[in-house]
Amino acid sequence: METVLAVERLSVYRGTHQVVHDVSFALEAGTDTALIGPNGAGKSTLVQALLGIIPWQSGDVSLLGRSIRAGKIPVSVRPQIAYLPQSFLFDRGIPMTVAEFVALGWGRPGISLPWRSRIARQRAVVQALTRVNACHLIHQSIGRLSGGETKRVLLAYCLVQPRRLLILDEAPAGLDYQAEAEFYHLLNQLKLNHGWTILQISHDLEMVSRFCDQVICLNRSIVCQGTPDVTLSIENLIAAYGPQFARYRHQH
Ligand SMILES: Nc1ncnc2c1ncn2[C@@H]1O[C@H](COP(=O)(O)OP(=O)(O)OP(=O)(O)O)[C@@H](O)[C@H]1O
Repeated sequence: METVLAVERLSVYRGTHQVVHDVSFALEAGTDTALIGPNGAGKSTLVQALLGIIPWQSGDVSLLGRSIRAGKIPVSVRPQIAYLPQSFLFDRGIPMTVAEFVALGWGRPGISLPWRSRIARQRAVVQALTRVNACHLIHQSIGRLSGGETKRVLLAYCLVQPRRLLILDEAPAGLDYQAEAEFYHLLNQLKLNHGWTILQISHDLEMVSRFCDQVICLNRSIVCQGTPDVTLSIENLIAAYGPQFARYRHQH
């Protein structure tokens, strides 16, 4: 099986504070891995380092077979990765429609005739919006979307062209119940039918146990990693979240 992402002994600082310590793991092609752990555990910091958004201080990362330097994702690798951030802040006065925004995620390598590109791009935008049930928003200004609608449009931006790796930071937050269920089914389809590799930060342990193949439990360092049935044992969760987890679990 092909390794899409390999991380070796990675450490990341926020200012002078070491937030991620000595983390190693690998993602195989066509698998869905959850990154779980308590608030402030370093999950967002870890994925942002892997995406080149913030630098790391030590360790080795290889992405799609290419060795990556801290803060630098090669141009050839970048379009093959999509990232759905936890929050997306932008100027709501920006005059851009949903169709124009989603089209920003579309790019074909090589040279093609401009009108052919335009038709292919329009088709890809409509398909991506249809997949996330947001086609009715196609002509709407992005500044007028609700939180849940913004999430769907961002997901369409990620889906508008084939990717190898999809990284999601608490993606379903803000989606209604139905949209969340559809969202997980869509991820499953991308994995099973199109071979996408998924790394998702999640606090929804039930969804993780239903849909993910692997779980990495982080609390600055890796507390445990493996299949959901092993990783999500009560002993491991108490080790990651603290003894209050057992009380919480008991009450719900
Ligand atoms: N931009 C920043 N500057 C300085 N420190 C930061 C910054 N972002 C996060 N931190 C700190 O880094 C640590 C890890 O934060 P991070 O957001 O990576 O955790 P997380 O596991 O994703 O948390 P959550 O589940 O709450 O989203 C926290 O102590 C946080 O205060």
